[in-house]
Amino acid sequence: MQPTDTAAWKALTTLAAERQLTLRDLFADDPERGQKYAAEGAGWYLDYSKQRLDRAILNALLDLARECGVEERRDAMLRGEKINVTEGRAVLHTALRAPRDADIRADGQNVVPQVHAVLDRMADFARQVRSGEWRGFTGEPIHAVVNIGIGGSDLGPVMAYEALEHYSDRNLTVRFVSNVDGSDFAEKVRDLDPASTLFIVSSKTFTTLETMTNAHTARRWLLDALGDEAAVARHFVAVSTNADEVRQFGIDTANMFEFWDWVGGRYSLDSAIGLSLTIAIGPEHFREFLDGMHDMDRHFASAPLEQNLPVLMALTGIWNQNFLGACSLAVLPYSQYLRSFPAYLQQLDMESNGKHVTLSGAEVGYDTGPIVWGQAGTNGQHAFYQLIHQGTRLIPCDFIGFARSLTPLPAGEGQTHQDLLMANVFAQSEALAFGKTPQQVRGDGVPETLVPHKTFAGNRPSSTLLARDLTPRSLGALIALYEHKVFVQGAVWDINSFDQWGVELGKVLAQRIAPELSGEQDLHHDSSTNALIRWYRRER
Ligand SMILES: O=P(O)(O)OC[C@H]1O[C@H](O)[C@H](O)[C@@H](O)[C@@H]1O
Repeated sequence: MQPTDTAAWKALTTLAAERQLTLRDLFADDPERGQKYAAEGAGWYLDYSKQRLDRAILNALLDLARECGVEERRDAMLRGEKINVTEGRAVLHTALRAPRDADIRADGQNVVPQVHAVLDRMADFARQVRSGEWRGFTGEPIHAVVNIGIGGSDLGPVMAYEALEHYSDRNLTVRFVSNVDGSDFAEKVRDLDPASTLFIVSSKTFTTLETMTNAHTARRWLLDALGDEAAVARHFVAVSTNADEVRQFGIDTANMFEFWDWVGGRYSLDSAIGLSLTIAIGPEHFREFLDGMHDMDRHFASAPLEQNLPVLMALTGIWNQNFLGACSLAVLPYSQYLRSFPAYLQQLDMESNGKHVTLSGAEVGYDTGPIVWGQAGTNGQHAFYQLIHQGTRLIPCDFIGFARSLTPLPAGEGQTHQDLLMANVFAQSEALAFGKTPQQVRGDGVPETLVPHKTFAGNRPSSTLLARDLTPRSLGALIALYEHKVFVQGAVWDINSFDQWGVELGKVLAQRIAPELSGEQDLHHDSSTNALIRWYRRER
């Protein structure tokens, strides 16, 4: 059933037409609104009171979730049912962070023992690399770890490594190579010594063009320096679901860390794809990170819908996208450590919910996944916030902040930085919600000609997520929160959030075009593509 056929959707359509709510009125009418429209779970506090909704709308949104079977779908996912129907796969990333004694079944088999077997091997390997026990081919300990991967095999590890840099081993250099643009590899290794460099080739399929090209170049770079094929075994490990391809590449499967087809690429940071992170922050911190994800999994599985953080974030998002006409979501972490969080979320959200047909293949009659974008605050304030405050489009925002800073700064300075950072979080959502009326602007003595320019309409919705500090555990919970938010939205929209057919066509066409670029054969594309290729042939 499409969500538009539900009674709740119809009720919401009427509510959206009837109620022109303003945040000014909503707050004036209910002095306790700020406390009432808030919820807590897994160490995170969510304030959604600055969303443009009242109790009737919230109740209708909760009804929508119920009518669309969100709880049943959630339980089916957690039980290991094959909810990824177009690929016939279970969706069990939650099993990756389950405790050792859990029992979660895929095809009737408990997957938790195999998950922990790989985690144990990762922990052991990370300890060897960190302690210097693992030696390179010439007997040197490892000083640099380079993860080669793209998409889900890169964005999660990069984001989490940066986010948890405070907890990382400072004696180890950790780099990430993703782009098939050769300058990515060249710049990332230019100051590294092959004798003390370890490459982690991360690819679920082990066939991804970019990753395989970079991995072959890395192999050449290593062998040019060390001169012996036998060196590969000491300097390359693989993370994949595809043992055959790993073997074919020349990596001993003894040096392979496995994961499974029930882990989607964009949901794989907590699988062996997190090996670079485990080496950087150590296995104990990685376990805390997984525990944080598990905390949020439990909250998602058990909290009533009206207090369930992923559900509330999903439903407020649906209200904004489907009933208030927003088409994007700005994610604004007020933490320099989280600077790559928006990029990570782009894949998580847009690859999951960028779909135009329902599970049964019918064209949807409503908008699905939003355009997700953003940047670390406060920097974004000095770049694009102007448009959020005074532009013509409605751009809902997620603000993310922490009570405490991790960074040791000269005495007294640290608190100043932190207070200024957080003052900006609170000020931005306040300004967006309440704006500044022409009367207030005039009250400041502003000349009449400037009044329209200095007026802020306000009524721009945002949510704020707060945690006490940025730890492996709170980061894990934050990631799982967004994973489940995406899930709930996909469930309401009746789409498959776990396939990604939309990235295939471009890949196939690139494979066809690549040999044409160096050749002289006739071209049979459209006239634009033909002209572009001819231009490139001439200039390359
Ligand atoms: O891990 P890999 O198999 O190399 O895949 C890397 C990425 O490639 C694809 O383009 C998919 O759209 C992504 O979901 C995936 O994360």
